[in-house]
Amino acid sequence: MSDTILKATNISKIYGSHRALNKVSLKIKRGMIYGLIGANGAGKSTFMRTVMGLISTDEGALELFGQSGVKELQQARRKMGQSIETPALYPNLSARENLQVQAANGGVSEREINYLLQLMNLSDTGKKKAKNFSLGMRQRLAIASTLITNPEFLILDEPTNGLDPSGIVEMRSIIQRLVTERGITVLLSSHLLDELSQVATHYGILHDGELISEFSKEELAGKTRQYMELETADVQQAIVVLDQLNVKDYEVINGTEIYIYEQLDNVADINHALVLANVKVSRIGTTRQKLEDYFLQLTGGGEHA
Ligand SMILES: Nc1ncnc2c1ncn2[C@@H]1O[C@H](COP(=O)(O)OP(=O)(O)OP(=O)(O)O)[C@@H](O)[C@H]1O
Repeated sequence: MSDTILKATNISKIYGSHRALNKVSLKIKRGMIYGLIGANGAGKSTFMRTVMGLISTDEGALELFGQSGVKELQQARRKMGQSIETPALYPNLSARENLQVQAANGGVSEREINYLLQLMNLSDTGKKKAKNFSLGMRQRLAIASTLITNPEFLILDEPTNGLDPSGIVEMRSIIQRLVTERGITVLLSSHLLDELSQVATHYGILHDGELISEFSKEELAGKTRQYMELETADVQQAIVVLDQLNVKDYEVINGTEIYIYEQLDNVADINHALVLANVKVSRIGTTRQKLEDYFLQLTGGGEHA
C-alpha cells in the first residue's frame, strides 16, 4: 500500500496566454489534511480539477496511490471523493432520502447511511427537504453524498466558504472525524489561512498559479511570530532607547507603532527605560502575529511585506 496518496510534479494548466497553474509540485501522504490556501483566482479549483481528472494538464505528471498511467489514474480516482462537482442534491428530498438515492447503485446499507447522517450532524433533520436547508446543512449533505462510495482520499473545495463562525467550527470537527474515524486523507482549500488553521496538518500557499510556500501545522505555529507591540507618539525617541538597549529586530509599522521581535521577556525593563527617557508609552505588550497577516506577507499583499 503506497504511503503517498498524491504526487504532483510540475503541473501546469494554461488557458490562452494565462497560466492558471505554473509548475505546481506537491506531495500528500496518507493521513494528511492538506490545506491549499490562496486568494480568489489563485488556481485552487484548477489544481483540484486536474487531480480529479476533470480537466487535463498541459505540463507535468500526476501520481495517485502510486499509479501514473492514464488507465491506472482513472482506476485510482475510484478511491476518491470530491466536492468540486458534487452530485446535484434533490431539493424535494430529505437528507436521508438524498443519501438513499445516491446509495441506490452501490449496495450501501441503511446502517452506513445512519452513520453518515450522524457524522455530518444531519440525523435530526427528519423530513425537512434539502431545499429548505441552510448553506452549512447543504454543504454537509454534499460531503455525506461523496462519502457514499467510501473514498480513501477526499477533495473538498472551500468547504468552509460562506459559513458563519459556528458553521466553520462544526465543519472543521467533521473533517477531523473523517480522518480519525475513517482514516481518510483530505485535500481541501480556502482563501483564508485562519479558517483551516485548526484543522489542516499541512499547508500549501498558492499564489497566481504557483505554490510559493509549504509548511506543517507545527511550522505555522513557529512562523507566526510572537512580538512586542509598542505604541507611542514619540517613535523617534523610542528608537533611540531601543538602540541603547541593543534591541535590533524591530520594525516601525506606522507613525505610532513599533513591533519588537526580540527580548520578549523584557517588557517591563523596556517600558521602564522608555519612561526614564520621557517617552510616553500608550500601549506595550506581547501579541502573536495574525495568520492572515502572515498569509498577506507571503503573497506580497501586506503593508509590511
Ligand atoms: N475554464 C477556464 N477558462 C479560462 N480561464 C479559467 C478557466 N478556469 C479557471 N480559469 C482562470 O484560472 C485562474 C484560476 O482559477 P481557479 O478557479 O482555479 O481559482 P481559485 O483559486 O479556485 O479561485 P476561486 O476561489 O475564485 O474559485 C483564474 O484566473 C481563472 O479566471
